[in-house]
Formats: sequence, C-alpha cells, structure tokens
Amino acid sequence: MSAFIEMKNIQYSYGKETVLKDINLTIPEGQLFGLLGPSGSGKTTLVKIINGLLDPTNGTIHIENEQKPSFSKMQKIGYMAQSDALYSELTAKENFDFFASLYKIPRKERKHRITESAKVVNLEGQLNKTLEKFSGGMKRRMSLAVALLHQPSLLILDEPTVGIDPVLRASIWEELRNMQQQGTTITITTHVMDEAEKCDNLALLRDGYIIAQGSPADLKAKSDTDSLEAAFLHYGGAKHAYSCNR
Ligand SMILES: Nc1ncnc2c1ncn2[C@@H]1O[C@H](COP(=O)(O)OP(=O)(O)OP(=O)(O)O)[C@@H](O)[C@H]1O
Repeated sequence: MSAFIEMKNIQYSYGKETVLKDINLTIPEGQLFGLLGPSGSGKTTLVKIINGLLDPTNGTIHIENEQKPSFSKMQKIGYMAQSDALYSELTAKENFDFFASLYKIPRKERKHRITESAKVVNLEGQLNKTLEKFSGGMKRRMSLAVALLHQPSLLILDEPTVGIDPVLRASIWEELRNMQQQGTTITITTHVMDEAEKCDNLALLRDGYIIAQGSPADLKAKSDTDSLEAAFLHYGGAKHAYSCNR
C-alpha cells in the first residue's frame, strides 16, 4: 500500500503555545486510520493540517506525493468538523444543494448523490426541514452526509459519532467500511475506545507527540495489555513514539 498522507516533523503553535511538537505519521492509501488522544492533545489541529485549513509552523506534509495540497486535491477531501458548519435557516436539501455546487458535482448527478448521502445517516425523510428544527444529533448526521456528498478519496472525520445513537452509529461504521472497500482513505479522531478498535491502524497522541502507532491488536500485544485504554496508559509513560510496526 502506498502512502496517501505523509507528515514529517510537523510542529504547530497557536501563538506561544506549541501543541504539536514533532509529528511523524504515514497513512497508507485505503486505510481506516484513527487518531486517539485525550482532549486537548492536538487531534483537531492535526486534521486541520491534513485538510489544508492550517499550515504547519514547521515540517512537511505530502498528500498523494504532493506538498501543500493543491485546490483540486483539496476538493477530493471530505471533512466533517467537530462543530457543524451548516446553514440553519436553510432546509437540509438547500444545504446539500449549496455544498453540491461548491464541490462542483455535475447537475445530473446531484439528486442521486444527495439521496444516497442522506440515506447513510437516515435523513432522507427530513430533506425539506430547516436545520434550525434539527436536533444536535441530526445536525451531526447532516454534517457527515455533507462530507460524503462528493465521494471524496480522503474522508476526515473529527469525532463523527458524538451524539449519535448506537444503532445509527453501527450503520455509519458499516458505511465507512463500504467506502473503504471502494478505495476511500479515512482518518477519524475519537475518544471512544470501541471505535478505535475498529480502525486498521491507530496513532496515539499525547503532549504534542505520537506516543505509539500500530494496529489495535499490536498496540495491546506489545504493551501486554488487554484493552486499548490500558495500552494507552502504558504508552503514556514513554517519551518517544513507539511503533508497533517495527
Ligand atoms: N484557535 C486556537 N487558538 C489557540 N489555541 C488553540 C486553538 N485551537 C486549539 N487550541 C489549543 O490547542 C490544543 C489542542 O487543541 P485541539 O482542538 O487540537 O485538541 P483535540 O485533541 O482535538 O481536543 P478535543 O478532543 O477536546 O477536541 C489545546 O490546548 C487547545 O486549547
């Protein structure tokens, strides 16, 4: 598998506060890759660097071998942020239409893409409702549907299932697996250990460093623990990144 995303010596500072200190990370094409770490460890900052919303203070990032992704490459990225970037005075359908034109989805494909994306999150019956009448969970689902709309080759999801019930969460995971099988590379941030278990590979973030990387099974085996939570605590003692692929 070739590298889809390659980050070398990434640092990021907000003013005087350096939140990412030295991130080295390779995400292979077609993987479902999880970023796991406590609140404030820099997960959102890292995914914003991947999707081009933030420029690293130092270090390099390549996406499909291209440094500083071009606008056309960025159009192939689907991003679901933690806070919903939607228009609450518009209906779900109007929101979809807006993003469909932003992503330049051809007119003849729009209706189909909107229906398919809405189906994934079980909102196909709510398309004519304005979003101010949506619950918090419905808005999260809508944000996910918008991120899927243009069939991105890289899907970045920042804590996508917060506020989503277990039944729908399971069907969303099924859909993510389907997308992955069709070749989509998926990067997800999470605090939820059972979601982390579903990723092919994980990077554990703490204090601005990646303290461990590997598959969930490897991370547990190499730390001689039987849960990711215990593995995380184990690696938390290490100063430098410990790769379970070594
Ligand atoms: N715009 C900003 N200006 C200044 N500091 C910021 C800004 N955004 C984030 N930070 C700080 O950077 C650090 C990392 O934040 P970030 O949101 O990347 O963490 P996170 O791991 O995604 O957290 P959470 O899991 O709570 O979402 C935190 O200390 C946060 O306060």
